[in-house]
Amino acid sequence: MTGRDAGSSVAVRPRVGHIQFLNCLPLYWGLARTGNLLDLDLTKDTPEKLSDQLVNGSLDIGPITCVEYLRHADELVVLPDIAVGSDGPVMSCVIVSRVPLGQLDGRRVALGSTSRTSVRLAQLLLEEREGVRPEYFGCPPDLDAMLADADAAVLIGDPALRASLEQAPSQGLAVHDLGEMWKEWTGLPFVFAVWAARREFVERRPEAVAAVHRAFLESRDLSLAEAGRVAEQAARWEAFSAPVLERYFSEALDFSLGERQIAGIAEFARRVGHDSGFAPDVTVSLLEPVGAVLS
Ligand SMILES: C=C(O[C@@H]1C=C(C(=O)O)C=C[C@H]1O)C(=O)O
Repeated sequence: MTGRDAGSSVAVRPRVGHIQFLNCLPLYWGLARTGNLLDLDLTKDTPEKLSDQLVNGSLDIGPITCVEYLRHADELVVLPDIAVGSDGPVMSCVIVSRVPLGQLDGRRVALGSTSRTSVRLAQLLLEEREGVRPEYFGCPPDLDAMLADADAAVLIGDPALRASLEQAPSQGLAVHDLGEMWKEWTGLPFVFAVWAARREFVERRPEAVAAVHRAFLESRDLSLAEAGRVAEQAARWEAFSAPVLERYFSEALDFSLGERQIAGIAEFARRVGHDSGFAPDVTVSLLEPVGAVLS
């Protein structure tokens, strides 16, 4: 996957982002197995930081939270067949609530600061599906701190898994899964994050983009074929059991991006675009195979 920038004789690795939550472990694990990890200049961080870095050009390729992708769709090209989403319960994008959701009208709801998409989805579902208008405020993603000041909290990633699997059951709190609520409401999968490359990088280094894309697809396929092993190894260092992690990786999360997932993105854009900084009919532009004739 070598590539040389114009005027330089030194190959420059593509600068690629990686979400440091367990949800993306299956995309990373296989990179180590195939050796492709060595060909990437990898930055691990939380999704909102990686999204900013891709938008401001300090990364070339990486995961970007769906809302930020839609805001910057003109500058980005989406890699096909890879995403972080769910076609039903996702387990790690949730509203944790002390009271039934229908009673949140005028009550305080804390929105976890690492999320851009789930927090917007939660607001949409609360307002349009549950018919309530809570008062929202942003907050670091710590359930106890959030609920010290609110009746419900929106969390993503590992803190959401901990909240759903441990804290909520032990504190008698209800957990509402955002992937499940969206699926029940619309019949569609939900895409929380896509992988995108900066358009100018695609123009300058098309082979490098294709190689990174292939590396992630291979990694994902290998990890999902061996999901039991990935889960067992991860469980040694995590608070979650191997069977729970295996279910999370292979049943809850949907790492694909096909027609139904793109229809899910379009439906979300249609419902929230008007007040979220993008056109409700924004289209997802997918990476063309290298060598494809562009008309
Ligand atoms: C499934 C998840 O999807 C994520 C949710 C995001 C968001 O709400 O902005 C961003 C990236 C993904 O990590 C998760 O975090 O658990």
